[in-house]
Amino acid sequence: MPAYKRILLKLSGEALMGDDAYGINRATIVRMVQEVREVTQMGVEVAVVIGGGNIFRGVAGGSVGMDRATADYMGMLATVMNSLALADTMRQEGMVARVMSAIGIEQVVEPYVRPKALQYLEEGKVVVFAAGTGNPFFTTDTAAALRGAEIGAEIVLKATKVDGVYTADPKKDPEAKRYSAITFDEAISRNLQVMDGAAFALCRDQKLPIKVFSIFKPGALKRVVQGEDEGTLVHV
Ligand SMILES: Nc1ncnc2c1ncn2[C@@H]1O[C@H](COP(=O)(O)OP(=O)(O)OP(=O)(O)O)[C@@H](O)[C@H]1O
Ligand SMILES: O=c1ccn([C@@H]2O[C@H](COP(=O)(O)O)[C@@H](O)[C@H]2O)c(=O)[nH]1
Repeated sequence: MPAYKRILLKLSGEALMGDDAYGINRATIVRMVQEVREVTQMGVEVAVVIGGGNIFRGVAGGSVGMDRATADYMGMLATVMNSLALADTMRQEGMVARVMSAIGIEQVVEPYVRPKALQYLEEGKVVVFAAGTGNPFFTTDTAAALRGAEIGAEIVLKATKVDGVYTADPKKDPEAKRYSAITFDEAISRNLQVMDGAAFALCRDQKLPIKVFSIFKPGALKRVVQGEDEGTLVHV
């Protein structure tokens, strides 16, 4: 029995590359999609935001010295590529998905129109929100918070490379301890970098909880959706 009717799932872009140096690893994207399919089969309405780190960090060297806003638009376009790959893999796995972009690119994907997104979700289609917020100086974490609030999701699920929120970055500090739950105020005041401050602040103000969990742990998404103890809950 799912604990939520509608979720906003933020998928790590960087995790998409699997063991490759950059890009999209086929086995990894298929496995991610199959996990999403499991929760849609439980009757949960799923909207997805995917990051762009697997592509954008690969070309970031070329963006050195570039105008920041231009580099950020490149990053947003990377998320469009990931969104297209994700939706197409969903199609191959027997799901129905629609990509909606925050920046105008109509020949490729339809634009983000909130009522249309709500309609797709009610029809049981997966909606993939591409191009982040459509604005430079933001991240896809903020896009996940924004779209999550707009569509009335009950929770934002951040599926990432670590299995929760730690006292410090666990990739840099082996002594870091994982929280099972933490308030938004504490996460912001401790400047915990697992998600950016703008995303935390938006979710706090909208009373939209976030669950951070590992994208690599098989079955973790399903357990989170069933309300089981998995990852870290960030709450008001
Ligand atoms: N206090 C912390 N607790 C947990 N992870 C942290 C913390 N501080 C920093 N991190 C780092 O944050 C990373 C997750 O955020 P990041 O935005 O880099 O990834 P992502 O959102 O999964 O990727 P992408 O931007 O490609 O979508 C983790 O891999 C971890 O190394
Ligand atoms: O609203 C947004 C979202 C993203 N960007 C740019 O894209 C890259 C990739 O997104 P990640 O969240 O880091 O995966 C990001 O670094 C920004 O450069 C953006 O400008 N606005």
